[in-house]
Order: sequence, then structure tokens, then C-alpha cells
Amino acid sequence: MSDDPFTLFDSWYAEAKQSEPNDPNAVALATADAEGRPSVRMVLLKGHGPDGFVIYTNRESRKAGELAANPQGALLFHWKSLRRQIRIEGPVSWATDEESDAYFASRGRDSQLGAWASEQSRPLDSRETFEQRFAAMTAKFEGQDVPRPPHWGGYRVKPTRIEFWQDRAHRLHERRLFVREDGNWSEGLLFP
Ligand SMILES: Cc1cc2nc3c(=O)[nH]c(=O)nc-3n(C[C@H](O)[C@H](O)[C@H](O)COP(=O)(O)O)c2cc1C
Ligand code: PXP
Repeated sequence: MSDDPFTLFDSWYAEAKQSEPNDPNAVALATADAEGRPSVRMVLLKGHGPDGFVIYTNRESRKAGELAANPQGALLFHWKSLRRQIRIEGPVSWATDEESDAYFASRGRDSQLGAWASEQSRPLDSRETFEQRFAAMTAKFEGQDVPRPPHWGGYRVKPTRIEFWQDRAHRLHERRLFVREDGNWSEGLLFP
């Protein structure tokens, strides 16, 4: 068996890109507040490798507040077309300014303006308010590049545990668990 979960992730991810009807990079991100109360939402994976799995979001959002209080996260991919799931768990840190800047610069202009206009996760009195904020940001940055907002950037989940789950007949599924200890990965199986 492979002792490298990243090679296996790459191969499953490549298959998902071929077979999923949309958003093969969609992944559920679970966080928990200081009291351990969990919350979960979908995000898009925008980078990955042995250093971790990177997503981008508002650093004043609910998830950001939870991660500030409790910098641990869990990611869950479910690729229905392949009948597979991957569970990833580990500590979470900010992506570097350089990678957040580079990713932000690659986004469409309206998505960049949206990041300025949205006070993500905070109450909004009407859709009109949001549209006015978007229009104000469009005017503010007219004729220039849109810089990355200070409240927007990446988070990296550095895995200590990755589980690959493959559906099998009669619920006799296959579960391969990789655990990192002292920098080394070990692999085992779990009962389904
Ligand atoms: C498929 C999908 C992908 C999403 N990707 C992102 C993302 O990459 N970043 C993000 O901030 N929100 C993304 N969202 C919105 C989040 O699910 C969520 O509504 C938002 O981040 C606020 O979450 P929070 O209040 O827990 O912080 C996505 C939603 C869906 C359904
Ligand atoms: N921010 C928000 C609010 C999103 O909804 C998404 C994707 O749905 C993203 C960021 C990340 O994706 P992209 O950079 O491709 O817009």
C-alpha cells in the first residue's frame, strides 16, 4: 500500500475532475467555537499539497471567528459520481500574504469587488443594501486594479489525519486511514 496520502489524493481528485458534473473542488469545512460547538459550510479547494489544503474566505466571517478561537478544522469531500469520500483533519493557519494576493489577483473583477462589498456572515437588512455596496466598490476602484481586501485571504488545513472511503457492495466499504505522527505518515484500515 502507498504510504503517501497526497499521491492517492491527487489520483482521486483527478478522477473527480473527470466525473463530477460540477465543482469537484467543493468541500465541506467544519470548525468549532471555543466551547466546541461545531459548524460546517461548503467552500472551494484552491490549492493543496503536503503543506496542506487551502481555501479562501472572509477573515471576519463566522468560520474565521471560530478558527481564531479554535484553530482546528476538518474537510470533507463527497464525490457522488465515484461513491467516494475523503476526510481531512488538522490545525488551520492563514495562507501567506503572497499566496492570498496571487489567488485574489486571479479572480474575476466582480468577484474581487464582491469580496470588498460583502461583510460575510453579518446581518444584512436588504439585498438592495448589498447591491449599493457593490456599486460603491465598483465606482471606488474604477480604472484601477482591485487590491486584496485586508479582511480576505486563505486558510490552510495541515492534515494530521486523512481517510479515504470507497463504497463497496453490501456496505462492506473500504476505509484507508493515514495518520501523521512526528512528521511521518502511517497507514491502516478501519472497519466500515
Ligand atoms: C459549493 C459552494 C462553494 C462555496 N465556496 C466558498 C468559498 O470558497 N469561500 C467562501 O467564503 N464561501 C464559500 N461558499 C459559501 C459558504 O458556504 C458560506 O456561506 C460562507 O463562507 C459563510 O460561512 P460562515 O458564515 O460559516 O463563515 C460556498 C458555498 C457553496 C455552496
Ligand atoms: N468566496 C465566496 C463567497 C464564494 O461563494 C466562493 C465560491 O463559491 C469563493 C469565495 C471561492 O471561489 P472563487 O474564488 O472561485 O470565487
